[in-house]
Amino acid sequence: MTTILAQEQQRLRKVYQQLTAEQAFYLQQQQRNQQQAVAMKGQFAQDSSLNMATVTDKLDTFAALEAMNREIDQYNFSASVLANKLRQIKLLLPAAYFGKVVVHFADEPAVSTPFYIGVTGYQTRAATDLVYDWRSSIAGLYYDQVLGASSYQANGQTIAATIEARRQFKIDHAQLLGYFDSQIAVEDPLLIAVLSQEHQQHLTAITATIQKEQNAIIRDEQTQALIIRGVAGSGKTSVVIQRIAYLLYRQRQTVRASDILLLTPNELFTDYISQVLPTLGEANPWQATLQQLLTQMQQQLLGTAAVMPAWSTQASHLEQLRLALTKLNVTAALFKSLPDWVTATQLAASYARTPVTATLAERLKSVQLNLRRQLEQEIRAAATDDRVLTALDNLSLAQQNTIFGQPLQADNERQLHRYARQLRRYQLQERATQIATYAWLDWPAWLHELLPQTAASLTDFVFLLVRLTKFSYPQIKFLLVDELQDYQLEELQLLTALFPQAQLTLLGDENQALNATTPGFEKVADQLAAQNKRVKIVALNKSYRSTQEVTTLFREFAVAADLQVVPVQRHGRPPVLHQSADFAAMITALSQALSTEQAGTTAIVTLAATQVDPIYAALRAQQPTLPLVKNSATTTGQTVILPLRLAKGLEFDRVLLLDVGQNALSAVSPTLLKRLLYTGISRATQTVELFATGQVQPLITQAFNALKK
Ligand SMILES: Nc1ncnc2c1ncn2[C@@H]1O[C@H](COP(=O)(O)OP(=O)(O)OP(=O)(O)O)[C@@H](O)[C@H]1O
Repeated sequence: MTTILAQEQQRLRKVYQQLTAEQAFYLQQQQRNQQQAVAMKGQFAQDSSLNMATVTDKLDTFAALEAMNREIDQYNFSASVLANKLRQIKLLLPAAYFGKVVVHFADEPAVSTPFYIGVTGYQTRAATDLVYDWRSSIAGLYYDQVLGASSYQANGQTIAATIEARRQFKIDHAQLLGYFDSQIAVEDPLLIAVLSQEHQQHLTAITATIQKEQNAIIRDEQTQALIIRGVAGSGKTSVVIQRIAYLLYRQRQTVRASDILLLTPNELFTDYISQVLPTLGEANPWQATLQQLLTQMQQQLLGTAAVMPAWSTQASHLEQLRLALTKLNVTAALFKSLPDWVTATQLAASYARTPVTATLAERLKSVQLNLRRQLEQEIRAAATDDRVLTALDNLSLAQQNTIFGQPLQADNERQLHRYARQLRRYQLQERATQIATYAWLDWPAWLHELLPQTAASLTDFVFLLVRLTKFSYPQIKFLLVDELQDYQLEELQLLTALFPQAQLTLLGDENQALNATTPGFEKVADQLAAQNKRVKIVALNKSYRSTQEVTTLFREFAVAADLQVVPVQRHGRPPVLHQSADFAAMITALSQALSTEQAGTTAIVTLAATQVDPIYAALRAQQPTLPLVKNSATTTGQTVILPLRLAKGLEFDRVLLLDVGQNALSAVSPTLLKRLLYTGISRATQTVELFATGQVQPLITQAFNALKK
């Protein structure tokens, strides 16, 4: 055993022992705290015969209650402190730290201080910092991956420091499995070791091996709109999740997980990434796809009962809408009568009485307020309305309980009036909902008027809703969008209107745009700059996911010429191209390929969504016992079949991609074809096989030929 290894092993064992000792101590404390809380509750129950006989008794009783409340607060506080300590220990026991930087500071050049970095920080009862959190200021030095003069930011100040050494560790509980010293910036042996491992079914945290350029993104708290252009497998998704953990830690006084929204491409993806933050000791943020977000917003504003037309999936028309809104003549046709109450003509008249100088949203708000006022008047009038009073008389006991929460007890007229108003409010609650959910506006008529002869999309409609109601989510402080290349400029415009206070992190890869009309990130940046946001575009070129062979193949299909794709050194098996005469022969080839065993996860990815069912059925017919699942997340021992749209953002050890025949792709433009192939092939970590019926697309043959050179 080398001396360093022995020394580091000894230190690790000591840290491990300290952690287990602290765990035992805090568990005991927790138990005692719980026992005391139970005892106090008992005491509280005994004292519940509170003495309120005289003024002095009352004061004594209130003082006792106050003291008890303080004690409860104290117990709750201790419980949460203890739970937090135990949570930190639990996170650290499997690997107390993964890195170390040895630093000397300018004011004490002769003193070298080692800082051990872990997935969370830990301070012992004796106030020793056993491990520093990877998100702490000092840990920034570790991720900078440079030796020599450096600096870091703490409490708004820049602190100069010289890094003498940087060490990475592989740890299993008390056992040090190995260490690496990085002498030069580019080499990261731990990263290479991590990348060679078999991949998990779910995305895993990259805390121990975050690279310098990834670290800069994770730690950027200044930029209002950060756009990351990263090639396939460059860690965009990993970075976005580490960034959330970072923000939750750095801004923990003001930002909670629910203040952050992560927009994901689909629900499989949401599930795929859902484990990472909990393993980092943080809660998942609000996660949704764009469609989920827009639908939820529509339901929040209009209720679930609103009947809407089928939305078009074609492009949106926000510019057209914006223009049409400036010229709109608001007539009775845009209002909807509320039966037995108010007609569309009355609503239009109410609108016409609002100040013409006000905005459309303000004028509609005014109509809404008027309706509320009318409702309140009707409720107030109920107190003296004979019909209501008679109805009150006729209520059964069950009805009384439902409406008032208890049987009716009216000893005097005032109480009777109150009950009458309560009854009327109950009777009119449907009307109150109608007012609040804009049931008095005829939404299809609005769309028809503003977008004549045009099929509106959900984005169009939500845009209209936002314009007319001024609805937004001001509480969201960070909006992070993965797979940016699949958003239209108009959708991003809508998002910035919906989340006016949010700092933006937008990540994507133009090479993977699956929509024919993708704006390009420069245009996105221009649009954001036009909204007075400070924008920064950062490129990530290194691709960590796939073997060099796979990376070299998908790189052939890159369309963003200025974005280099740099494979991170690792070799694997060369990609395979299967050409079959017809569909049946292709299925046989696929079936044969599946019968060769390979470790890890396997996915059959179809370029077209419509191919999933026929291929699934044909494969089932050939291999009835094959553990094959459709459109689902992978589980080991099973092969999953899913369309490329669902496979976006995911990764599998082995990818079988089809159908890449000329016939199957005849309707696809050359650019889109390249993007489909780039995206599909880059889902593979280890091996990729392409299958074609009939002639193979020439582009593909050329790419395979280029590989041989
Ligand atoms: N610094 C790193 N250390 C270890 N693994 C990494 C690192 N960066 C990325 N990876 C791994 O590379 C793979 C790809 O990462 P990720 O899915 O985040 O990339 P991506 O840019 O979002 O990919 P895509 O756009 O192709 O979906 C993952 O397995 C991830 O764990």
